[in-house]
Amino acid sequence: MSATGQDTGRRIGDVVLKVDNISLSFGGVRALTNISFTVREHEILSIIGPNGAGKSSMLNVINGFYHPQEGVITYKGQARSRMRPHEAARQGIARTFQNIALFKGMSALDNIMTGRNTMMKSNIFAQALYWGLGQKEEIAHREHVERIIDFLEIESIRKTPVGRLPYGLQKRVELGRALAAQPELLLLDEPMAGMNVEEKEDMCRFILDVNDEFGTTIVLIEHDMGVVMDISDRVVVLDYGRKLAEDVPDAVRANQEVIDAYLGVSHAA
Ligand SMILES: Nc1ncnc2c1ncn2[C@@H]1O[C@H](COP(=O)(O)OP(=O)(O)OP(=O)(O)O)[C@@H](O)[C@H]1O
Repeated sequence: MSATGQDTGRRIGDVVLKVDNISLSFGGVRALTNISFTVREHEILSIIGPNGAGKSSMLNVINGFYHPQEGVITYKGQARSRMRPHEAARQGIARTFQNIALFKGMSALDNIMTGRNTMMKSNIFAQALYWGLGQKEEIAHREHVERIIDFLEIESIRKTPVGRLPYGLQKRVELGRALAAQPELLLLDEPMAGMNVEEKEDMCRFILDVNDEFGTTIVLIEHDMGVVMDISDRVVVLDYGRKLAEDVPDAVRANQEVIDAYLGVSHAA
């Protein structure tokens, strides 16, 4: 059984996220200029581009960390130009970060448990008043977290403080924390950065399994072109805050503008 208790299979569906004419500036720095693209349900879409192209800024706009000066994000039919990260989380959007953002002194299990926070109905006062209710909820959350730990094959390190884990496993725990929120849209910011080949292969497998088994739509930023071309349904290319291309991997690989700006050498062969 999957961590969400269901097996949705892998069918690309309707447009679930529409990025429409987004422009974002920081003072005089234009991070994004008129960016538009769509993401379909169950799709794996990669955002690539040189350093400073605007990739992380794009994820931060999607999940409400940054508020663009122009443009609209439409998620599951709801249009918005401003949304706070906790609202995005409640709507089913979760993300991981370029630099691991875990509580280093806490165990892997407790870190993953923090991913359930937005789903906890009873607050601390309700828990004090209705002890039984809070306890029941806590048990259900723990069961879910245990299923994620199983799924990510990290049983042996569940009690280990995250700061003591090797980098690749910390990244896996961070994925676990994002999955704990049962996201429908998962944003991954360089999930394989700094990993060795074996760790990358493991992470690729987990990303594909999450997408396949839970039907989670995934938008990821990645610099490893082998990985991007292998696992993506489509690729968006950014350069200096502008969109250069949005296409299937083979077409992106053969796109001369993309080759000139980013890939450097043709991967079309
Ligand atoms: N909070 C911020 N304040 C000021 N400028 C910012 C901020 N965040 C991003 N920028 C600027 O916006 C531009 C795009 O940055 P962004 O981090 O989105 O690029 P990126 O493609 O993710 O780069 P990298 O691959 O190096 O992570 C850069 O010029 C960056 O310096």
